[in-house]
Amino acid sequence: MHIVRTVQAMKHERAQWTGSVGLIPTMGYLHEGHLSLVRQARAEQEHIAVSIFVNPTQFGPHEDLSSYPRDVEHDLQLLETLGVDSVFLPTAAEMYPSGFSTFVNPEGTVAEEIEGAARTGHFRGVATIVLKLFHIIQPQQAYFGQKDAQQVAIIQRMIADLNVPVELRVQPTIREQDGLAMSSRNSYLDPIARKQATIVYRALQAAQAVFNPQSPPSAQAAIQAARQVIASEPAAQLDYIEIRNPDNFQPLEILRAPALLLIAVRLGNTRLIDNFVLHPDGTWDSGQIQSHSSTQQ
Ligand SMILES: Nc1ncnc2c1ncn2[C@@H]1O[C@H](COP(=O)(O)OP(=O)(O)OP(=O)(O)O)[C@@H](O)[C@H]1O
Ligand SMILES: CC(C)(CO)[C@@H](O)C(=O)[O-]
Ligand code: BAL
Repeated sequence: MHIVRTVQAMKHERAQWTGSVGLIPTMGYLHEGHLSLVRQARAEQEHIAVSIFVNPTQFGPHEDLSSYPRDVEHDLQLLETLGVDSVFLPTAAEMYPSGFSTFVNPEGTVAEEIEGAARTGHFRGVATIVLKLFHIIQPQQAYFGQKDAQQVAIIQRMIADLNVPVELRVQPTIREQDGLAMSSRNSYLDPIARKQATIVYRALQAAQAVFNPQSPPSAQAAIQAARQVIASEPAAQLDYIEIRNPDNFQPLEILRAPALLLIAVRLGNTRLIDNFVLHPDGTWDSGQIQSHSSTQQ
């Protein structure tokens, strides 16, 4: 496995690859959610690159850029066992050299509402770094997690709008045994908050339980069911619970397919996001409970 730290060296490495190329962009502190993307990519591509870069431009001034968990040595050990060809590990100065001043600025409902409203400028940073990674590594396919559903919609939109020759392979949300979606930020939770965090999954389940394909309920009825669950945990503060069209993020009045149930909850200083998908064929994607022991650090 090659560890590549500069754009020039990564482009050189890429130029040697003649077969299919898959990219898995990450911010490191890897867990089974990330590793599921890597395994899928390994099964599908001749060459795979994982990027590890805590991208400063997607963090707001009062967010957790400086405290974001990092353990590159452990990440590299995990990636080595999965047969990754190259790990791209640039510095911030390498990606944003002096004078950098061009950004991809997603607009409209999908960029400006929900996570976009809660985290001003976040998707501008995400779209910019993802387009840079696509240009440097030139994958045919890139692997993203359903856990960050709005991020997926933003990148799909960017690919279509800017004619980017990359296909997204979106993979299910991997969950701990008790349903909590794996996330690097789960490491912020102390043991008490970690138990309380199951409220997020249980709230989504409560909203899902309201669904009836024969008689689709109002979105408000499902949202109300989720709100009641969140209200039962005094430590949890609901940021939002929303039901949206998965492609354009327009709000839905009726809970009918296709739909996305999106939630964000604060537990102390930790902000957790999660979602369930109701597919056009009426089936739900609520992710996968991790069956073997977690690599969560
Ligand atoms: N539980 C998960 N299941 C599947 N994919 C995931 C999961 N968690 C993260 N991913 C995906 O891994 C990629 C890298 O995400 P990132 O490094 O931000 O991890 P994260 O755990 O989501 O961190 P954060 O704490 O910032 O939410 C993204 O495409 C993200 O959607
Ligand atoms: C896609 C990404 C690696 C861009 O920094 C990040 O937003 C993430 O880890 O989901
Ligand atoms: N997984 C999304 C990256 C972020 O929260 O900044």
